[in-house]
Amino acid sequence: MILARADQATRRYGDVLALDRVDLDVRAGELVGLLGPNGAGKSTLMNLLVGLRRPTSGRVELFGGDPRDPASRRQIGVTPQETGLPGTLRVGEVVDFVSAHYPDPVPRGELLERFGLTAHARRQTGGLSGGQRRRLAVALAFVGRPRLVLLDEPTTGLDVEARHTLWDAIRAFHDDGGTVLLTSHYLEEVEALARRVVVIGQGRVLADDTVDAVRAVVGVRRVSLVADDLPTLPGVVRTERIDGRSHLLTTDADQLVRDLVTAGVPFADLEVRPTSLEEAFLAITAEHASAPTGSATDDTSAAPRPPATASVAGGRPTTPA
Ligand SMILES: Nc1ncnc2c1ncn2[C@@H]1O[C@H](COP(=O)(O)OP(=O)(O)OP(=O)(O)O)[C@@H](O)[C@H]1O
Repeated sequence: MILARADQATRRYGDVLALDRVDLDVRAGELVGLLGPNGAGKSTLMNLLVGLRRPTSGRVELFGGDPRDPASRRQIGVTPQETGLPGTLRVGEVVDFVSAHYPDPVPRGELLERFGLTAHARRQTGGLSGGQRRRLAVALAFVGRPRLVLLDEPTTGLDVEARHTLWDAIRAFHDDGGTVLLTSHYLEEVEALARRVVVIGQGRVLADDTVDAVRAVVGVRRVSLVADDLPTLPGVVRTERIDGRSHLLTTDADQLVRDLVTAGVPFADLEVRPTSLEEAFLAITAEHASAPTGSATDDTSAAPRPPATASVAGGRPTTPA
């Protein structure tokens, strides 16, 4: 059963194309990670699915109906990227206030326990640390025993221990049959929780696959070296020359170095380092990289699928530079 669906959903903010014909189905019982760099369109997609914004074109559905229908919304729990809590209310009071909106809320003690907040029940939210406030904001999404929870960067600002507490709570909800859609900048976070990851870049779905398959794409490395002349090398997804150094982006740095040696290329000052998610996305969206982020893709053009989508299925991008 599909709980949330985007069907060719496009959203513009003035000239900015935030989402570009996105298709997404979230089925009952799934835990889906939405991964992408800043400005990719993750929050916009979430906002469409929960009915806070409407698509410019295309459709979105929640439980098979309009996301703005209160009956549908009552069955979801949401933690937006930024939340405000009334600073003078105690943690327990905030939980009680939100609980009062639901027919069968999770008991206060149980909820606070699950999210590691028991010791803070009597503290005013204004006096909590940023991480404690964030945990409370996420906990509130679960109060009403939702069927579907949507969490926008739930662990931002949390230390390692708090992040693990939160991950455990999300896993427990999922183990009990709950459905989760969460956004993150970090593959490690998605990996810790989800089997399925949907990669968004420049408003498009670049990949919708298992974490392992996606890791092969975003696990791009930068091999940089000084060399006069480089032959065409297999597995290189992008090449740059800056200040006399060549930078090669590849998903298999070991193989690339072997190929350089086998080809007898005279090189010096070799460096291999991981790329940031942003760099990896630039590499896999090379076809679109000439367009300014989130703005210049022609809504009506019959643009080809980004290379990553096709190559993920094969486990490795094969797009030449
Ligand atoms: N209310 C708005 N008005 C104008 N532009 C907006 C608005 N909301 C989002 N955008 C733009 O739409 C694009 C997608 O933004 P969105 O917040 O959905 O990305 P995101 O993937 O959630 O980013 P982040 O990881 O930084 O939160 C960006 O270019 C952003 O500047």
